Amino acid sequence: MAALAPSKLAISPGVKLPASIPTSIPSISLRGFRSRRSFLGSTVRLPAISPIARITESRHPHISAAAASVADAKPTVLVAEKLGEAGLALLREFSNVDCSYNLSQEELCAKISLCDALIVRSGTKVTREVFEAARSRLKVVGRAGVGIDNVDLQAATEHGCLVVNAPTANTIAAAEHGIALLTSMARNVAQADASMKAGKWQRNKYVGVSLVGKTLAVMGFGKVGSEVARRAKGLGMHVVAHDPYAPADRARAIGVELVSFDEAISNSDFISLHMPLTPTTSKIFNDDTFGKMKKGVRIINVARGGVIDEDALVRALDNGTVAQAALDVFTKEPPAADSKLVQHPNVTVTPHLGASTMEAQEGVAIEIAEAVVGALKGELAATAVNAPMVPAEVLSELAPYVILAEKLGRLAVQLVAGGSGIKGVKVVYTSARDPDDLDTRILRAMVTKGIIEPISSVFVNLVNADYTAKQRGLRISEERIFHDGSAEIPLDSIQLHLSNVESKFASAISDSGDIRVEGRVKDGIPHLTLVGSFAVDVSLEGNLILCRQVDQPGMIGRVGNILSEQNVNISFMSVGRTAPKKQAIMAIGVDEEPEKETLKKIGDIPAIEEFVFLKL
Ligand SMILES: NC(=O)c1ccc[n+]([C@@H]2O[C@H](COP(=O)([O-])OP(=O)(O)OC[C@H]3O[C@@H](n4cnc5c(N)ncnc54)[C@H](O)[C@@H]3O)[C@@H](O)[C@H]2O)c1
Ligand SMILES: O=C(O)[C@H](O)COP(=O)(O)O
Repeated sequence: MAALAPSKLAISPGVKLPASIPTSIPSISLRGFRSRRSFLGSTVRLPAISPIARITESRHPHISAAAASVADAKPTVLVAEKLGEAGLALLREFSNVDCSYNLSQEELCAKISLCDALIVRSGTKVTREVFEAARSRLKVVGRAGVGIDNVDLQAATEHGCLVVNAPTANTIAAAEHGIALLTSMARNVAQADASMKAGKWQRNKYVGVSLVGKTLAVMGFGKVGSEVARRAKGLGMHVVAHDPYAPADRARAIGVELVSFDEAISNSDFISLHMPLTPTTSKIFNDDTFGKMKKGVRIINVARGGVIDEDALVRALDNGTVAQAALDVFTKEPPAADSKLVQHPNVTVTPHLGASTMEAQEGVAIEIAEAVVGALKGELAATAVNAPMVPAEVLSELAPYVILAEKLGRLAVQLVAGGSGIKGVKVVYTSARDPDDLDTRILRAMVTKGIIEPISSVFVNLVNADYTAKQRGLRISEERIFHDGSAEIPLDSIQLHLSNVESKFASAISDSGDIRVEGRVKDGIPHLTLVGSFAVDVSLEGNLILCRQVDQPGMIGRVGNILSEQNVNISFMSVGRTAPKKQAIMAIGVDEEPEKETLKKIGDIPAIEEFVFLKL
């Protein structure tokens, strides 16, 4: 299975979704949405459902059958990797628990059709084959930890299987392991231990380096990164952090300066990695970026192996750019026994132990057991990874606006650059409806989902959206502007402003200094209608290339030719300009992702002053 984080799904039953996104996860009803007010004018009144959410039986008869069967026969939970006792005890109260560790893929497939739930850590691959072998009986997969790289989410969703994880209980353990690797690497603890056990006494060989007064760059200032920063400051280190999306005030509270990527890597003695593996962070540490580092830098990775180009790291270790590395995670786990990286004398390795403390595993076990039992009872956990985002009942007329809100969030966050962190997010709704008929909770949740999911290992659903935003320090404010139009149409436009940020695409910055994007729904399809101060009109589907150039003839043809050489299909194209022959923005929708070389060719067109590629 690819090491990249799987694409996250915004499953909105009833919404016309791209063919690749299945809608077969059962719809849910949410208690929070029983409101006296109509939802954006919709006359739907939702039934009161308790607890928080209940899986709709009619869409998934096997789920209702399972719920009914709870009364007469206990469900079976297969625990495929070691789980803390407290979690097992919780599971046993409600189900038959089969603890079978180290199953081969064949053995797992053979057992799975007898199980209602499966609990794993990162060592078990829950592939499409597993879901197929389950023959619709498997209702929930619980990942006892954060990363769900080992679960085929798409297949889970297609088979109507809910996936839940336990995203918080191992944070401290991972941070402590980062610090353990930092200190033991600096003092050659592992190497010296191996040497003594081999009968040697090499005091001169294992002289280390001190930490006090040294600069540590924390790359990714989320849950784990901020805890590492806090601890490193206690060791007397000067700590800086790079995270373009981190709230600036959280960094200030810990006394950590947020800096740009280049500044972080070029001035630091130690670099500790705490970002998720996403298409943007994949191999972000490569020959080029190692080349910018201070000679003799030391690197710690307890995040994901894939953020480092491992061959490039071996080269950097061999040529002395990197003095030492301490690694808990690898692109392929377990790595090959003869891996040059693992065998390198200046590398300290541990077998993905970040979450492996007694305390964290007890916490994770309880968190996942509660989520799995809840799911088997028909509840929706806040940690559900592929839960339906929007109840079908409230979608009706809102469907395209829900998609628009998420796409605008995804688009805006991909425009963020630099190191200052996001200070605030403002969503501006322009509508002819009375505010009482404009309940924007789902739209705000979708904006949150769009902003957070591409940059983190967190999955946002309707239950956890506001909480997740708050936890990450993302302040989302809303503003409504009355539009003198037909109240039949729920919204005229949605505008998104991200404040206090730099942008990869300077033209996306509005006069007020915010990243600004606006969208509208046209003929039921979400469109991007404004980028910064430039009016454009491009359907928000597939991928998008934004270019700024001096308005002149022939530009569309030149870019079109470059894309067609690589067989990249253009779905839409629109040019917005300030005035003829002045600055213009070209927005090009493309079905396929162009190769880096193709994008470079576009950037090399002399008239193009800046451009950015965005995945919607
Ligand atoms: N080794 C282990 O056992 C272990 C245990 C727990 C977590 N982890 C891993 O640690 C990592 C961090 O986990 P977390 O719980 O802190 O996640 P998190 O989502 O709380 O934090 C990740 C942070 O990275 C930031 N980020 C995203 N893209 C970035 C980029 N391009 N540059 C800089 N920062 C970027 C996000 O804004 C976010 O603040 C994840 O990869 C997770 O899978 C590993
Ligand atoms: O994603 C996680 O939670 C960590 O990487 C820990 O994985 P593990 O549960 O397999 O130790």
